[in-house]
Amino acid sequence: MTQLKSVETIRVELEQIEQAFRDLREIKDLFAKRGWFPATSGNLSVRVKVEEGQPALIAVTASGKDKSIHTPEDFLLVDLEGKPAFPTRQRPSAETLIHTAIYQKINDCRAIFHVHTVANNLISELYGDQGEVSFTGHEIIKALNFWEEGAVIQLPIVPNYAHIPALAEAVGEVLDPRVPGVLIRNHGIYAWGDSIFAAKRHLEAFEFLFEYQVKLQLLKK
Ligand SMILES: CSC[C@@H](O)[C@@H](O)C(=O)COP(=O)(O)O
Ligand SMILES: [Zn+2]
Repeated sequence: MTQLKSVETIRVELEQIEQAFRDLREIKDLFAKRGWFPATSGNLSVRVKVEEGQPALIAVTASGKDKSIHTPEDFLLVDLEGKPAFPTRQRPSAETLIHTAIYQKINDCRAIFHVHTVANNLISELYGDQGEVSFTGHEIIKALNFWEEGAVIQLPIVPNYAHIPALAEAVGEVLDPRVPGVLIRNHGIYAWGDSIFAAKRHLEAFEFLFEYQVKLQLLKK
């Protein structure tokens, strides 16, 4: 028999959902101002805090929206399978399955951010045949939790399969719990963390490394 939720449980859940939507809105605004959502690209998600024993809830951006403007229908809730958690006419991001693949495999994942930038696309193309790109000798890799002298971070790159379930599976297969990101070739990056703060820091560190690497290669020519 379905257990009815108490009014208090529902009130707490609603507060957490509102918080997740506020957090997403703030990040969306910030990244949009940086030009990180060109042509409606990109998507964001946050795992809503729910009471123990309650089903997982993911707050995710709606599909196909101009992420530089705000509307009352920018975010919705999905379950861990990527299906809307409540009846709605909103459509979750077309790439929701990539988010849920990451939440399912990375236990403490709390937020996932996906952006298309020229730098991340160039790096994914330059190193795509190798299936990964490595960075070492950069102070900023500490922001990715690599602290040891001479540490090397290897960021996986997967082909940009048009079939999203296949793409989500490919992303799921290369996930490394120590590396909070995956590049999709000529598409963009998914970066995540165990908090919104960490996911943002990771994404910014990756984008810094991509820009550095692209510019270095140009300067060497
Ligand atoms: C408009 S190009 C980008 C899309 O194809 C997709 O890759 C993307 O990042 C945004 O899709 P969305 O469904 O809005 O989340
Ligand atoms: Zn995309």
